[in-house]
Amino acid sequence: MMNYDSAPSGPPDDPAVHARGLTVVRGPRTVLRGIDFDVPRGQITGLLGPSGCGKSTLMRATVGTQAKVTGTLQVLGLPAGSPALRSRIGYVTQDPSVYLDLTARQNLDYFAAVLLPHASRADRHAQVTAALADVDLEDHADALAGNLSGGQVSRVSLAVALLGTPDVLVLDEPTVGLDPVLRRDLWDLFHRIATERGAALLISSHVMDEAERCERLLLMREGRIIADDAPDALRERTGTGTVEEAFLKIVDAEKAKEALR
Ligand SMILES: Nc1ncnc2c1ncn2[C@@H]1O[C@H](COP(=O)(O)OP(=O)(O)OP(=O)(O)O)[C@@H](O)[C@H]1O
Repeated sequence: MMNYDSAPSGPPDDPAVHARGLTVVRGPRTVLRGIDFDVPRGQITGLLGPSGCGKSTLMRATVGTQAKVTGTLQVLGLPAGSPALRSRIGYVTQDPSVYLDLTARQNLDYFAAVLLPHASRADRHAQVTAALADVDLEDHADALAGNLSGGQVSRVSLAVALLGTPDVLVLDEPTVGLDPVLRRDLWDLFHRIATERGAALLISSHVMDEAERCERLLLMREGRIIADDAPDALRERTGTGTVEEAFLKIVDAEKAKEALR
């Protein structure tokens, strides 16, 4: 997990993430194949696509934890992985990184001390309390993480990423295993973070109804971006009623094109 401090980088109108010709090789496979995309500030960009298409790899490259990355990849005006970005990005992986032998609050206290070393004790305490409230975990703040449910542990991990108000939040399937009410509340939180704090959110999901909640969607297939548009525009230009139908139609069109080659 990585978090924020202060001081914006790059002109405010520039996208938070800017990729051109982004290519990633993992083992013997070229997992991302020269892709172009931008992630605007103040919006939620959804990253959708079948299992294994490269969503997590794209996210890892964005936060600077992926090897063998070529092409252009800038985050807040700096090359991805720059040390100056570590404190500006909140990243939640699919495997929650929390200490199971600490309580939820102790986990947050620990990460606040590591991530916000210059904040006062009172400020860190306030940030921890706010992050616990953001993810609706106040009632479980003093429970050992090892005794929490899977969804609750995921929320501790998300709360860590929220400490300090990051400029860029990269969330890899943050709502897996959560009930519909919690999912709705978290999406409301994501929208508040985007609109009130001006942060850029890049969120991957398998759940197509969540795609409707994003301002923009990147649809991926086999290491390529096959569509980059707003949900309305996607539905309109494919003549479909849902993003899921639009996605399937675009995939079928891609397959038909491949068959002709
Ligand atoms: N360490 C690795 N070595 C070689 N190939 C890998 C490695 N990790 C992942 N891959 C391959 O890279 C491709 C993309 O994986 P990635 O995890 O980015 O997909 P994903 O879209 O996030 O999938 P999911 O939705 O299932 O999480 C997959 O084909 C996967 O098998």
